[in-house]
Amino acid sequence: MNSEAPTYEELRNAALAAAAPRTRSEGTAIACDRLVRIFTSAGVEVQALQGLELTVARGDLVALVGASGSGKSTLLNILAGLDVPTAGTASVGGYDLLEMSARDRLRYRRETVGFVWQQTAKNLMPFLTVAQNIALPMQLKGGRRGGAAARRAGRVGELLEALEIGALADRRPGELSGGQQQRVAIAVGMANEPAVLLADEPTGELDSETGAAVFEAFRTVNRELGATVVIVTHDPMVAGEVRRTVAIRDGRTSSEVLRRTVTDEHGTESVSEREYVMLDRTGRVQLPQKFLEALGMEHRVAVDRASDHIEVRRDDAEDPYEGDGAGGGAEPAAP
Ligand SMILES: Nc1ncnc2c1ncn2[C@@H]1O[C@H](COP(=O)(O)OP(=O)(O)OP(=O)(O)O)[C@@H](O)[C@H]1O
Repeated sequence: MNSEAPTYEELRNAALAAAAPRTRSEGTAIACDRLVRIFTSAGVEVQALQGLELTVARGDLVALVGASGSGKSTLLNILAGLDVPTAGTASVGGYDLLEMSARDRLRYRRETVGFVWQQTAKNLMPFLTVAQNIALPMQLKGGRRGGAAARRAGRVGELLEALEIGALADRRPGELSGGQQQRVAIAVGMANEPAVLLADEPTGELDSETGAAVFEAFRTVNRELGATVVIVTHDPMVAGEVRRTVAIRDGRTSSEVLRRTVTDEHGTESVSEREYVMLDRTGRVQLPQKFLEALGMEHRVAVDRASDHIEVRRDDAEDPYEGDGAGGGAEPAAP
């Protein structure tokens, strides 16, 4: 028997650690752990989410990107409380999305999340003015105690100002441009001060200049009103401007780009970005498709552990350590 093989006790402890829910800190707005959503239609099963893991810190502004069919809308619908996952865990603003009662779900959708959809018509009531549209979620939430009407009016005024749509307060949606409608939709989504604002392709129907102005409005609610914002987008402008872009592939989070502003010794600011791939608790990573294609990697790859990194190379690539008595610095992987 191989003396380096893990003992039963070690395997058991590793399995228990992997099965334990991840600890969620106070600063976490969204935590999804091994999220699965299976759709069945006409007897055929589609695994839209296949063990997705995602943590979003409070106050973050995150873009979700991915090919068509990768599971973005499925995830957003779950986070919006419109759909329920098949397995896994998901919590937003302290609500457990799998265990909510119908009553909690209603309250969650009214108070904890706001949404902005791509279709501008889906966001606004056509027969109400802009100010009335913004007040509506607050009226639905209720609150008849003294001063509720004044508080609502105050919040409407605050949002009209923050989103620079005060001049549109008495217009109806049909009298607004697409970009103006989306800015109003952001105000409606923010009316009840949700912990998280979710948006599905909010700039998808807009030209690039208008889309940039709408994206700026998301930045405003993130920065000035403190909302955590998650935007599903195909728009490279949006994906390239946020601090964190998360890519979904085949129903899992596969990679992330993190950007930060760095200042050099002359005081000049520039944005540095770095790509990361997700490592799940079973040790799986999804290597970027472009890397795999560039290096002709498929089916199986050779893996070596160096002292401070792991090397992945094509299965048929020449072994760099062959004939090197010193082992080239690589050490056998620990069990
Ligand atoms: N209600 C449903 N019934 C059956 N299959 C579904 C349903 N909703 C989504 N799917 C399937 O789940 C997978 C993920 O779909 P989803 O809409 O989440 O992808 P997406 O990344 O949002 O795509 P797009 O960018 O085109 O909107 C797809 O294969 C889709 O066909």
